[in-house]
Amino acid sequence: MANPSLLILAGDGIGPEVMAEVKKIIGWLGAKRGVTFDVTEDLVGGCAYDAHGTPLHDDTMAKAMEVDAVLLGAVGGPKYDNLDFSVKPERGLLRLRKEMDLFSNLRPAQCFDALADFSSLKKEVVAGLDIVIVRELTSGVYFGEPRGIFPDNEGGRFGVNTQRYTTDEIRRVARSAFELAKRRNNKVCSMEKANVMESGILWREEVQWVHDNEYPEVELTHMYADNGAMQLVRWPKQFDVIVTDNLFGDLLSDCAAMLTGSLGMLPSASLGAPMANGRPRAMYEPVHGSAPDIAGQGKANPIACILSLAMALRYSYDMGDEATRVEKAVEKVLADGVRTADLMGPEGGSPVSTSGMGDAIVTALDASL
Ligand SMILES: NC(=O)c1ccc[n+]([C@@H]2O[C@H](COP(=O)([O-])OP(=O)(O)OC[C@H]3O[C@@H](n4cnc5c(N)ncnc54)[C@H](O)[C@@H]3O)[C@@H](O)[C@H]2O)c1
Ligand SMILES: CC(C)[C@H](C(=O)O)[C@@H](O)C(=O)O
Ligand SMILES: [Mg+2]
Repeated sequence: MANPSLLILAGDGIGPEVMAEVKKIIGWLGAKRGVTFDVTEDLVGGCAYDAHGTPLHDDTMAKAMEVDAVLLGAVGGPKYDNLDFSVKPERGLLRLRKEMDLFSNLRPAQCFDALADFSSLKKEVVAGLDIVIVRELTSGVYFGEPRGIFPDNEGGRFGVNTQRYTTDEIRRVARSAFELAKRRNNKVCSMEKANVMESGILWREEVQWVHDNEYPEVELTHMYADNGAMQLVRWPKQFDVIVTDNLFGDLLSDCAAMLTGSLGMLPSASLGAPMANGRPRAMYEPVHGSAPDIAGQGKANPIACILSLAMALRYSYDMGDEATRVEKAVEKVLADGVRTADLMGPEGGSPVSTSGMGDAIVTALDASL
């Protein structure tokens, strides 16, 4: 049988740095577990623009549609800030999400015991935290028309983005949230702003419809997203699965990142409809960006990207045991006190480099055999 396929798009800034550590884990899986992937690599974001004048070449898009899964590092950076909007690095990422139709973005926020002291919140608020934000990823204000910057009649300009959701778009992401909740603690909290947005009213009605007609056994609550942001910081353990739209999901997941200690800890899985192999079309990526402030310095935490690979093992390759093995190895190195700089408190200490963290995780994997 052919090996499972994986397209790696390391991208910009710290993307290639954290991806180098993921490759060590992939190498380890091949050497020590006999799990071999057909890995191809390509460009996305600013580096693709530098090479081809576009943040995502059509050939790369075609490859992404063919593989079992895509693993992406990060895109963007100050070098590209003044590019025309249509060729900005982020457009490459958004094109992948849209054309692969990856409507359900799972962003788990889990606080490892060893980091509970390190969160900016009190230990009892975050210890044992295990929640998932399900972010709608292919619609809403990120993609709605009309959009643009236009001249007004007074010699000024106005900018427009449109929040637009259809019944089907809301129902399908709601279903993915209910399905996930059934495998967890059976609770979904849906967040929108139905108090001020018509799209929020539709969101609330359709999520409720999916609940009442298809998942009455799952507990469903609704919350305005601004309150949701506050509740995430006040008492995050009240949540199990949160389902929300594209923009609120972006903000709430960065907020949830700090519950775990660092943005460098949060992985994600973006899932679409099942492919011919029965697995969902999928792309995995850390929640963080290209971190220009630390790029090139060996300071980046590779754990978010490594845990994204673990999510790929679980959701795209049916290798839940190997996924757990990787997650346990991460847990072990953190328990052993191995820390990248982002996981150090103000009092400092001696952080390991990006590759030091990757090596420590490989050593922990060896110890797991
Ligand atoms: N998925 C993506 O590719 C993605 C996601 C978010 C932002 N971006 C892009 O990245 C660029 C920078 O954006 P930003 O600065 O707002 O967000 P960012 O996530 O890149 O960085 C925010 C802060 O978190 C820190 N940080 C992020 N990841 C880290 C890691 N793995 N280890 C240690 N520290 C880490 C950074 O040093 C920075 O201080 C922009 O061009 C933005 O559009 C890309
Ligand atoms: C880089 C950007 C397009 C992206 C988003 O806004 O979705 C990022 O912030 C994320 O969280 O994945
Ligand atoms: Mg974001």
